[in-house]
Parts: sequence; C-alpha cells; structure tokens
Amino acid sequence: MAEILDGLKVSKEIKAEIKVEVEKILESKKRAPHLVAILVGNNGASKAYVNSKVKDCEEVGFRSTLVKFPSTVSESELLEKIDELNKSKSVDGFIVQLPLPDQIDQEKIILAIDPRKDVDGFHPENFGKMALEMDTFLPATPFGILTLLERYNIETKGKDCVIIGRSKIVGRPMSILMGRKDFPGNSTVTLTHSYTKDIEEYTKKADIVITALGDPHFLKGEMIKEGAVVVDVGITRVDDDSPKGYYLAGDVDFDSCAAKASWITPVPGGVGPMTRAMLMKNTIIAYKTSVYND
Ligand SMILES: Nc1nc2c(c(=O)[nH]1)N[C@@H](CN(C=O)c1ccc(C(=O)N[C@@H](CCC(=O)O)C(=O)O)cc1)CN2
Repeated sequence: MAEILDGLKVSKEIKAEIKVEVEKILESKKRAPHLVAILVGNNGASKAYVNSKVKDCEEVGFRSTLVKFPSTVSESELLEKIDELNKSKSVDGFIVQLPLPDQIDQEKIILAIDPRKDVDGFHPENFGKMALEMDTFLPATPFGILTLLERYNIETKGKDCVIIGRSKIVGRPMSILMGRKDFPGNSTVTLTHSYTKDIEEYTKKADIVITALGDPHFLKGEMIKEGAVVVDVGITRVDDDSPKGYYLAGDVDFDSCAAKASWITPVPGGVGPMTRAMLMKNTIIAYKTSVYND
C-alpha cells in the first residue's frame, strides 16, 4: 500500500518558512512583498484559485491586490493594466489567472509581462532559462512537484519518469525539469500525449508517473508497475448530488494505484496546495531580486 505525498502538509511548512522570512523583512522596517493577481471573467474554479492565492498572501504576511475584469474585457485593456504593473515600484510580482476568454490572445498577454515580475514563470525568457538550468522563476505546479519529491527524499536520479500531458504550464516544463542535472532531476523522461500510440506501454515500465491531462480516473492500477511513484496533477470538478454540487477528481484512480504504488499524491491535498505555496516562494524571490529593493 502506497504512502501519501502530503502536499497540504508540506505546503503549510513552506508557507510557515516564508512567514518567518517576511517577519524578518518587516522587522528591518522594509515593506512587505506585494503580489497582484488578475482575474478575468466568472469561471468558478479560477475565482476559487485566485481567492485562495489572496488568502495565502495574508497567511504569509504579503500584501496582495486582486484586479478583476469582466469576461468581455478587451486585449488592449488587459495589456494596459500589465504595462502599469510592470512599471509599478510597489509590485514585486503578478499573475494573470488562466484560462483567458477566447477574444484574448494568451501568448500576447504572457509576452507583455516583465520577466522579472513573472512569478508564474510562463514568459519565454523564464521558460528558456529554466531549460538552460539558469536561476529563474519555475512554473508553480512543476516547482511544487519537485519540492514535494525533494522533501520526501524520493530518488529521481536514473529513474524512468513518464509524464502524461504536454501542457505549457505543467507537462512540458515538468519534462524539462525532471531531466535537468540538479536534484530532483536526472531522470530519463518520456513525455506522452494524445498522439502517443500506447500510453500504458510506457506507464507500466515507469518508476515515476506524473499525470496532467484532466481526465478523471484515467490512470488505473493495472497501468503502473509495483512500487511506482504516482503524482496526480489533474483536478476536475465532476458534478454530483453533494451539497457542493461537485467533487474533485484526479487523473489517477486512487484506490487501484495506491494498492501498487510506493508513494502517491491525493486529490485534493496533493499537488494543488503545493502550486499555491510555490507561487508564494516565487513572490518572495521576486521581492528579494527586485531592482527597487536594496
Ligand atoms: N496564472 C495561472 N493560472 C493557472 C495556474 C497557474 O499556476 N497560474 N494553474 C492552474 C490552477 N491553479 C493555480 O492557479 C491551482 C489549481 C489547484 C489548486 C488547489 O489548491 N487545489 C486544491 C483543491 C481546490 C478546490 O477545492 O478546488 C487541491 O488540489 O487540494 C490551486 C491552484 C490553472 N491556471
């Protein structure tokens, strides 16, 4: 039976560490780090994620600002706000919550963000630095997974790692990071996707399987090998008759995989809270490296 990679517990530890750092900053009479989150539209999940980011800021002692736009916002209005945030001396980092409505070109928006304030690590300059093993902001979800593996001393060196899903914010950066030379990396990585002929052929041989495809209960126990490490990034809201009206489903069929795996992340309480904690980590890095704070 697998042991749990408890993202909720580790995220609390990381936020407590950041809080201590902020207390020291405030003791030295400096201003608190400041994160701005831009939310476009009324998507329930996006609203919940952004609100939880604001709550995390309060918890660690950051200043936070939530900027809301209606779903009808134009690209130029959004670009104007980004320009203002890029120039602001009091803003250390900001994020634009994804996904964005169809009339907005997501690439244009990401390119407009000053890479020094890109605490999501989505800007091509930061993505390139990540691939070249240079210091930069790592995208929060992959950064969270690496940190979780590191804190549980999961060996990645020389292991076969299979990633399912090649999204720009999770699967693709994760595939680069797991193959990097620094710990936890040095894995032999296979990035599988919707055109992979037989995903099971790869997952059955993998020491580490990371699922990020958004397909509830996709990975079944019979698709993994005994002792595999299983990391579930998928969080899908599935309608049900509960008071909430939905339950959260991961990409992993938890019971059948937990019966065979050595370590497994739960949903909720696994990768999600780690994503939030790593955004706080990136924000304090942005604060410390800001040209406006000496
Ligand atoms: N600008 C960004 N947009 C999006 C990102 C991102 O990193 N930057 N990632 C995802 C969503 N995401 C962060 O924004 C995110 C997803 C899940 C969680 C989380 O805490 N999940 C909980 C369950 C929460 C719930 O009840 O719904 C868990 O897994 O335990 C936090 C953040 C897409 N957009």
